Amino acid sequence: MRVCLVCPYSLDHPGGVATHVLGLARWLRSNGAEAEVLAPGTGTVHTDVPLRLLGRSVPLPFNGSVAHLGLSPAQAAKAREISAGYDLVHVHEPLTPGLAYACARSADRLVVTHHASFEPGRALLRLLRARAARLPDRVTLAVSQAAARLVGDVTGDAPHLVPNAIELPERSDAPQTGPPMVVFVGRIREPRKGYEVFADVARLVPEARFVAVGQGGRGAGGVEELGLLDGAALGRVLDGARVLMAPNLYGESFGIVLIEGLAHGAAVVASDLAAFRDVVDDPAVATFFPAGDAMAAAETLRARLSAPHDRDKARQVAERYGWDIVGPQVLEAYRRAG
Ligand SMILES: Nc1nc2c(ncn2[C@@H]2O[C@H](COP(=O)(O)OP(=O)(O)O[C@H]3O[C@H](CO)[C@@H](O)[C@H](O)[C@@H]3O)[C@@H](O)[C@H]2O)c(=O)[nH]1
Repeated sequence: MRVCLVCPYSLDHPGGVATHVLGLARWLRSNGAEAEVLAPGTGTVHTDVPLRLLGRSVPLPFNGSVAHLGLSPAQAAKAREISAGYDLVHVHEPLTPGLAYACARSADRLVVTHHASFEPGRALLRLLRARAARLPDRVTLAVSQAAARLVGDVTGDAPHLVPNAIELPERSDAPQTGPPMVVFVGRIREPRKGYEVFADVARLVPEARFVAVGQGGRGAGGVEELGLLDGAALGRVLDGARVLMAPNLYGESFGIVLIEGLAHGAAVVASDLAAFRDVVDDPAVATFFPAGDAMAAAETLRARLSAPHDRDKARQVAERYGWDIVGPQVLEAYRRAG
């Protein structure tokens, strides 16, 4: 089966949807499908997955984040032409403007996955409903309850829940020495990622070492800002992490970074967002603090650092989100699509 996985966001910028799509492509290929990824991008991403890149993207601020989308009519036309050559088209975020919507509208055999979660105002809701009404028959997936709620508001449908997945890393048992390391992963400048809280906690908990990975360093005192790293380097940082901290403020539908931290054996200390609790609500490996409250975050972190930590347990929780568990659920959706 030839599958075209369409990602609306540029692969030049790391993000949760891109991580999921590239991982899915690799898993499908290792299970006999000819999967390729169609997305905006200029070739800066390092991957062995075959890519059909459609060039430059336009940054569009939305929901406290920035979506890098391919918006030109030429990109939409090219995307339609390329995606027509596959047996099945799987479009992620099919309602985003640009090439994803163009591919979804023209597909014969279509699966869509909704990732986003936000409260649309009346005007946006009307627009999304009109766009959804123009999509052809399809199998609809959502990565979480939070994402499914938005799909329900827009289309009235109850999508199948198929979570985000990650590629589970090799186990590392390198001893952790020195002060415990607390890691932030994400696009630092985006308000919803809550980096300010992380920087405040770094000042409040000087006994730990704070490391941030991601685009857009701020020069926050007390934090080692490593900038954008490739996947292997990010993995090495996470291997050394005692805690993955996710101080996000709102707008998250899942929280793939929580799973990535757990998969490397770290504990999670995160904002108390419904989407995060849905992903991991096991007090043995994750504790939550009220979003935006740096004092509470610092206290929660201290308690976590002084408690014993079972790295194997963290890995076990992450294994529920490995591709060997989630991939077959996607294949089942492909079967339902005819
Ligand atoms: N290699 C590398 N990866 C990075 C870097 N910075 C971020 N990433 C990767 O980019 C992804 C960031 O994902 P999220 O923090 O979850 O953010 P998002 O792009 O806003 O994702 C949205 O969709 C996700 C998937 O459904 C959701 O998990 C998330 O909550 C949100 O709604 C993760 O896989 C993370 O490892 C970096 O510097 N280097």
